[in-house]
Amino acid sequence: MFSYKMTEMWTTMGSTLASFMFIWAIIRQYCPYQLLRFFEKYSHRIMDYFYPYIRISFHEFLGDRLKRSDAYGAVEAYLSANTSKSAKRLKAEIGKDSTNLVLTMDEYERVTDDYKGVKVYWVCSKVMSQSRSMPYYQEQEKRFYKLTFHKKYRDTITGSYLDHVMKEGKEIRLRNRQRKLYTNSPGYKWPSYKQTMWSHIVFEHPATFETMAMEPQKKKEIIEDLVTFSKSKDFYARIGKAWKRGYLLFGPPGTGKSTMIAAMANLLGYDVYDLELTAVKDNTELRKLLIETTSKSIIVIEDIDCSLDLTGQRKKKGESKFFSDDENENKANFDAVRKEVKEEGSGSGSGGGNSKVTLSGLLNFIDGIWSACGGERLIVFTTNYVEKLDPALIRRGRMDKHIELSYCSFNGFKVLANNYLRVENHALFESIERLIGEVKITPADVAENLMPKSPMDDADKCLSNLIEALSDKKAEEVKKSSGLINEQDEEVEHFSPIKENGEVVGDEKEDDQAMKQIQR
Ligand SMILES: Nc1ncnc2c1ncn2[C@@H]1O[C@H](COP(=O)(O)OP(=O)(O)OP(=O)(O)O)[C@@H](O)[C@H]1O
Ligand SMILES: [Mg+2]
Repeated sequence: MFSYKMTEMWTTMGSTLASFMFIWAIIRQYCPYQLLRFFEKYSHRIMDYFYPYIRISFHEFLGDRLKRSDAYGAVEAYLSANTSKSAKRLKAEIGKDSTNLVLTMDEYERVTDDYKGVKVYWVCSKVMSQSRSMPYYQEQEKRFYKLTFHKKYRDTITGSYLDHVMKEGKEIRLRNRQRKLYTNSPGYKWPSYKQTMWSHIVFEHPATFETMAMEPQKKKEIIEDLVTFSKSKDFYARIGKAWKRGYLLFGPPGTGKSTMIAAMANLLGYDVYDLELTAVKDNTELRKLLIETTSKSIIVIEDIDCSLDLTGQRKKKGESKFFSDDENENKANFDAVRKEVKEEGSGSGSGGGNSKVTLSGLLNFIDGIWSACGGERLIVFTTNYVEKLDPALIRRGRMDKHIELSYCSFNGFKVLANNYLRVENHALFESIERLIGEVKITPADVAENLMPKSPMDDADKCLSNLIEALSDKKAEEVKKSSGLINEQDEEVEHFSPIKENGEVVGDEKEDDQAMKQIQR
């Protein structure tokens, strides 16, 4: 009896729906557009009147889709933790420290959640839509989560459930967050639907401040500065300043600038955005990249002096291999000749590929109105030639803290000896202390000498290697200072450009021509 009634009910419902669809198809076929809009509008209203459920959507990208929605991210994290047991189709991704798997709902999956006795429904969905910003037809994925609940629970859901989801979701996100190293390098071809200009890998650099070779006092000061910054959200809000801080790291090659960036990221738990300026087309693209960065991140521009012709006296990184002392006169002559050669050859003095990023664009990137979006961000520049940078670029307020990384001190050596050899004291330390005070040696060189070269190499052997290297350096420096070696001759002797079929190629060509002019 019961099953008969059910069958009758389903049949009636089915035929009603079929009739409705048929009438609707006729209306769509023959009605003028205005009448159709009218029907659509009112049919929605009638449906809404009888439909007792409320729906809220959380879209991944809002408005003009410049930035991923925080609400979407929080919902995703909340659902992955709370509903992954009930969902039947899940996506798995490696979580923090590459140890655990994080499960999230797969597309079109539906799950329920209970909150204070109220049942709500979540659906993960996506639609394809045509991008408005693209010059030609291109489809983009629009992903969203949809929350559905009965209208009688409106107050409970909008009043406290959503707050609960956001709060818990953000906490879970922070807990599970696997830090990332982003790059805007053009080597990767973006799929047409890809929303972001950054690509990333997991950030796994092991550097920490403990393993950094530098004066303990200076190290302590930098750590305190960073930690204070990360806890100063309210302070920055009170003084009306965007929550960001600029660091300029300068010093000779191999003194630990890049290592310090990794140590900073590990100390604060931030992501790293490695910005390759020469790959940025123009100022607009630079702004877009900035907007796409998240908070709790470090935006890095390495070798800022080589990135673009921002200084008027642009220098290429490769040049440092010709000169041990960047202040010597020969180098200035070489720079001048090289610049002339380049200008003659290309008809333009600017490098940086096809990038049209200007100094003003970069200044705006650092502290323009757009730089405030996101908050809690460090901007770090590194350079080997601080004196070549435009003062506007590195003035306080833009680059708030200038940190010089220099040659290895005895304290720095002790850190490295402990890192590499696990020795805190040794009979050879005294000689090393004396020699290290007399010669300029970078932490990178010290580290290389302390590295065991065979399984048989113990601390004695490695420390003796270092003493030998320091003594050689000292002898070289003595020779130089007594005029026995002419540095210019040395540069010319050491210069051996890359050749293909006997022809010098690439940037080396300019160097080669400059060297030949000097030789003449
Ligand atoms: N201060 C330091 N403490 C510990 N290790 C260091 C330090 N400086 C350099 N090193 C070691 O030397 C290597 C090179 O250092 P790093 O790449 O950080 O130098 P850099 O200053 O960024 O050089 P460049 O100007 O050429 O980019 C690192 O892998 C690290 O092992
Ligand atoms: Mg570096």
